[in-house]
Amino acid sequence: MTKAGDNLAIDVRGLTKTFGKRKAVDSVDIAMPRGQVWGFLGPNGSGKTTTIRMLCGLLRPDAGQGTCLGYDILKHSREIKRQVGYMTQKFSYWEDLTIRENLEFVANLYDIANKKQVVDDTLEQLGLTTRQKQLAGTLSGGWKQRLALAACTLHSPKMLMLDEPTAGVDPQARRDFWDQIHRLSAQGLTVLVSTHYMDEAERCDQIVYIAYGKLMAQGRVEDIIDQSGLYTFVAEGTGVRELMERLRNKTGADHVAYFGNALHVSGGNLDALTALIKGEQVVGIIWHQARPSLEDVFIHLMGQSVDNTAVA
Ligand SMILES: Nc1ncnc2c1ncn2[C@@H]1O[C@H](COP(=O)(O)OP(=O)(O)OP(=O)(O)O)[C@@H](O)[C@H]1O
Repeated sequence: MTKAGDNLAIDVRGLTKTFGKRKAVDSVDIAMPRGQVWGFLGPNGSGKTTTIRMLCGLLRPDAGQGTCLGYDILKHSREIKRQVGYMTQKFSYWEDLTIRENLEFVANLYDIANKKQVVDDTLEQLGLTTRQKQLAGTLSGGWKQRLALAACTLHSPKMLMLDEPTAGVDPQARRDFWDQIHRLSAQGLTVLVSTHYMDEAERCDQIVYIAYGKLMAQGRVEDIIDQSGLYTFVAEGTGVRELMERLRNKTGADHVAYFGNALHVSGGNLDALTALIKGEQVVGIIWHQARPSLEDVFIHLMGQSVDNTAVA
């Protein structure tokens, strides 16, 4: 018999963590189905790493409850650690060991049976076989991240939690990394990946967005945009740069930002925004209403939350 929630890889409610006086994570609920790839987004210092660490049993929440892979996050952290592959933000492998030696070291830590075969298979699966004798310290950022991904899949986890795995990595290497994520997902792994890149968010089945500890949105990218209550007008043509300065802080324009040669002017009040745009019908500039981008929506959500990261 299956229990309600069995299909959820993560099912937590009220997750809270305070450091000193600052609530790093404030009553966050997440219900993430198994087998999906979820993006975890939010401004710097918003509590993504802290949440991931609580979910995978490395940090005890001050409040809240729930399960990860069916295990209680408060009581069964050992089981969770065994079944989750966690890739930290900072490269944490041995630079003076080769790729293969690093993986063998990790295999020993997990006491993996049939170590040679598992390392061979992992090298092959992540396209590292030809580089297995290269010292980790001599790898480019993209290859280092691939090694880190290999290391966190070695013990055959059911779920991966990847903390900003592609930060500072070039676009081709990012694309290759995401191909690997989707390949692993196709094999049945559930993946939660934190990122600041909008294109990566759009590669996910669903996303969670937190700002300064608070959950602001959860769902499919399209639905989050639809439910944002945000309206966007785009201005193109000569003179848009002057427009930007003029529209900043005007009633109706909550956010003004460049995307390529176009200016996106967004706001939550359609009447006020339309009135503002009507007053800016100048020669050389063409206006049209557009669907807000995910970035427009995130900036909007961020503006609705209180930045608690300043040092008191
Ligand atoms: N061990 C700790 N002790 C004290 N404060 C901490 C600790 N870990 C995190 N914080 C604080 O908690 C808040 C959330 O940090 P966290 O690293 O979880 O955010 P994040 O969303 O992962 O940020 P980034 O995108 O910059 O990696 C920050 O204000 C951070 O300074």
